[in-house]
Amino acid sequence: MTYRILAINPGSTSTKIAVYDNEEQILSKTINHSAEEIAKYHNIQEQFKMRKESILNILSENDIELESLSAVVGRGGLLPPVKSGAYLVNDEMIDRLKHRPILDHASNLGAMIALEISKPLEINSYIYDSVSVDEMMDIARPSGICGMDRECLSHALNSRAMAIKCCDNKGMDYNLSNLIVAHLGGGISVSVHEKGKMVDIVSDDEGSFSPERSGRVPCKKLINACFSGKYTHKEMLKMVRGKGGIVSYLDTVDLRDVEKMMNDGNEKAKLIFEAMALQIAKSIGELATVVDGNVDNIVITGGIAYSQKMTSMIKKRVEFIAPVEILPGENELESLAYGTLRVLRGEEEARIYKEKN
Ligand SMILES: Nc1ncnc2c1ncn2[C@@H]1O[C@H](COP(=O)(O)OP(=O)(O)O)[C@@H](O)[C@H]1O
Ligand SMILES: CCCC(=O)OP(=O)(O)O
Repeated sequence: MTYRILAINPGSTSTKIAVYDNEEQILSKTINHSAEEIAKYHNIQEQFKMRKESILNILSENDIELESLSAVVGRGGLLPPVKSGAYLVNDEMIDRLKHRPILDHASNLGAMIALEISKPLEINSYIYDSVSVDEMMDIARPSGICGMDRECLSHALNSRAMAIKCCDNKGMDYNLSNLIVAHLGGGISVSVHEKGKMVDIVSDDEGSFSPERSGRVPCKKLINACFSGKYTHKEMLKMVRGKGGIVSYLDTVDLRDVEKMMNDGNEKAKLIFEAMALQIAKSIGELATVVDGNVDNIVITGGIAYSQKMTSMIKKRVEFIAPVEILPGENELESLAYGTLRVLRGEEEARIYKEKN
């Protein structure tokens, strides 16, 4: 039996899609949305129609008939805490993502577009390993301010997929191993997986700065800036997400540009690059304590893992903890499709999303 699955991954500047016939990828496209195009919209929700239509155009140009699809899966957005694995997209989930997401984020459109395409076809749509997968152990939750617990928001989809891939490569069983995964993209999150569960993380606002995010910052200075009267709420949010990190120092989000600057003798670029490597290594070191130092493998993944300079700087500082596996790029579309395939084959059951309260 062949199942045809459409996987959709909306990112801040692109929408990546792929079509799979069982495990075989038959189409893969990145639809880039230029800064000018994105600037036309006030928020992510307004981009829904444009993104959906661009997906439908690609399918039509490539002679993929909608009626041939067995299921549609989208990258899960910023829901309240959910479990790992598949969830059926339902009205309750859409209501949350549309009206009360934890954060305005492109991935919130994944479930919405998936449902919009699947509904008239009378097939199911899913999300898989959402950004808000929360398997955090209870002692990891307090932040230090009563009533302001830490949030478990991470690159769970790619991080779990890469942890499993590392185990496959090394003949290890994911459910019996301890791994630390550093996802290094436009945003950076690091997670520790203890015997198949992501029991703690260092999220994109708790650890290293990244190409476009500030990471952990001195909170007294941040509070003073918030109340200085110089910045709006939106500007402050942008300072930590969008215009923070490397771009705030060097005016680029592309690490390849930073490497070029370094090669041209730019000392500031060298300092910032090395500072980021140090901060990433510190997040890995911090999470090693969660499993009492019993780490079987460290995985470095994401676009930045293509940078040999960056991975070697991190590796030098953390390889005393455990062997380091470099798995560059991300496997998100494949992870979405394979997860859905397991559901369609009856090997995994999709959960039903319900608001807790
Ligand atoms: N070959 C490479 N060398 C160094 N950095 C790279 C390379 N390829 C991509 N990157 C960097 O990876 C980052 C984007 O990573 P990616 O995982 O694609 O992020 P996202 O999906 O969050 O947009 C950018 O800073 C980009 O410059
Ligand atoms: C850390 C939450 C997930 C997230 O921010 O994803 P992107 O880095 O892809 O925007």
